[in-house]
Amino acid sequence: MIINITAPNADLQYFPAFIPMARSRLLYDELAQQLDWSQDSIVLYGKPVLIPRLQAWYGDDGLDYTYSGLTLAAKSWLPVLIQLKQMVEAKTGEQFNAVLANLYRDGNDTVGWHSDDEPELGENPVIASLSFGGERNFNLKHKISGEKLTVPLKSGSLLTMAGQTQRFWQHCLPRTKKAKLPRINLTFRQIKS
Ligand SMILES: O=C(O)CCC(=O)C(=O)O
Ligand SMILES: [Fe+2]
Repeated sequence: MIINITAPNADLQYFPAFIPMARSRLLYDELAQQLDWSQDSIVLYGKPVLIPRLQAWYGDDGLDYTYSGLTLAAKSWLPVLIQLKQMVEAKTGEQFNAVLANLYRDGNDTVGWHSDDEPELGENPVIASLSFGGERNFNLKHKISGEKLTVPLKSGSLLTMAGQTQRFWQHCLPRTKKAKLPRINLTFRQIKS
């Protein structure tokens, strides 16, 4: 099933059962064990502050990722990530050369409001987001009108954000008391050189 989420200045497609449930469970465990997770710090007002989640950045050789003064060098692709990248590429018809992995240990781990609009992603980036483990709400907010959307991201789901979505919308994963289970999210990206 594919759900077209209709919203102004956005191009969002949601595949709630992109990966079957049993396979998603196995993939959660593989990703949790095999990825080189770390809790990075960003610099806020001159002081290092731990980000409220674990991260790992994988991609083609030499691809860096920079945000809030933090630069991560891409680690080399793992077989499980290549397999998922190929599935996502087959579904979307897009090519990706990097993936940002986030591990939210519980409902206290979050990502704040942002757009994936770093210059190295180019003009209208296609971002493909895979989720595993505990379900979490994904919120979107229009930068001009303030319109809000919530998509509960299921384990095994694929959400694509394309077109002008990053230019006109921000997104976040809010803190919640409901989420007890950890969640892993992979966002596949194409970094332009
Ligand atoms: O965990 C998510 O669903 C979103 C992660 C995200 O927005 C990002 O890594 O840029
Ligand atoms: Fe994002």
